[in-house]
Amino acid sequence: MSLRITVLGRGAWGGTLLRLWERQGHELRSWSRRDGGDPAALLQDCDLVVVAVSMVGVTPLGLGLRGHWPQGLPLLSCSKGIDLDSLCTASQLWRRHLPALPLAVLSGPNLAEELERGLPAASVLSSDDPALARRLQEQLRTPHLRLYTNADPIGTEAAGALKNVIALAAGISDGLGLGANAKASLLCRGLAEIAVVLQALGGQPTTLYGLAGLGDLLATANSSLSRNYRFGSLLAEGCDEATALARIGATVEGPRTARATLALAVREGWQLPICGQVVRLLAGELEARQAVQELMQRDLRAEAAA
Ligand SMILES: NC(=O)C1=CN([C@@H]2O[C@H](COP(=O)(O)OP(=O)(O)OC[C@H]3O[C@@H](n4cnc5c(N)ncnc54)[C@H](O)[C@@H]3O)[C@@H](O)[C@H]2O)C=CC1
Ligand SMILES: O=C(CO)COP(=O)(O)O
Repeated sequence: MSLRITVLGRGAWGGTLLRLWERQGHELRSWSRRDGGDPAALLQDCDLVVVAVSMVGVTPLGLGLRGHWPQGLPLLSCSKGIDLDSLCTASQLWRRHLPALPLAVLSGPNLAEELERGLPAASVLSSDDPALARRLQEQLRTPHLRLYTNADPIGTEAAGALKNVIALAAGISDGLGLGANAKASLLCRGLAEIAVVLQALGGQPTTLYGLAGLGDLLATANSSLSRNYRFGSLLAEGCDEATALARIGATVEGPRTARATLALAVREGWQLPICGQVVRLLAGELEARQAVQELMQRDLRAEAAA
């Protein structure tokens, strides 16, 4: 069945999804901040709204759409990160602005450029409403994008947000030439930090090892197509945050998510050593090699602890 889909945010990811679904015969409309105009005008006569703005865009968009949302219209959130002002995930922000919204999340190892080239990928559609997740799974799958479902949106978002911080650290590790042992150790210990956040926010352990968790971590931490990974390599070369962001020239969610996660960790008493060192490095408090050295010299502990 052909859907009338409105995509809000036509950057790399929104643009790729738009073209994928247009090729499937769906009817697409889109809005981007650059266009100006009122996104609320695109909510009428449509079956689904897909939001693919960066995390900083979620609150302004939510404020603009409040009061205009047609009852029962579902929203599919594709933004990955933790908002630095509110310390919320995208779906938590959407719930604040539009409490009765039928809501789902799309997350997984989905480097836009690979999908754009027609390469195969899988992703997870997550919603508290299993019927909505199953319906969107059926309607939005394409020959190149295989969709799974889960009922753990907060765990799915926590995993999708935190993998960017660990991918950034992986870019640093590779940029410093630390080798395969260091990279594998970093990814395992990074996964343990993702687990701390995911479980504390109420996510399910199985999500950690699914597409949005381990799956996206492997894709993002091993590909120079990832902006977060490239950003980490630039830090390893000695660039400061502003220079590295300017060189990439697109959304890099890791730095703000690292700061937001650390703020949550301080408030809640979580141990997140890798995330903590990423934030100190971003603040210019230490150099990349020193950050690694300090991680290596932490007090010894059991593997099950973060
Ligand atoms: N590029 C990729 O491979 C993937 C990206 N994502 C996620 O999708 C989100 C968007 O990423 P990209 O499209 O890659 O970034 P991008 O840099 O290509 O585009 C960002 C989009 O957000 C919009 N935006 C930024 N600030 C805004 C504001 N204040 N108000 C309204 N709109 C605003 C921009 O206008 C643009 O449409 C991010 O959260 C990213 O983590 C998720 C899966 C894959
Ligand atoms: O989330 C992504 C792939 O799944 C995109 O990663 P980057 O934002 O690091 O490019």
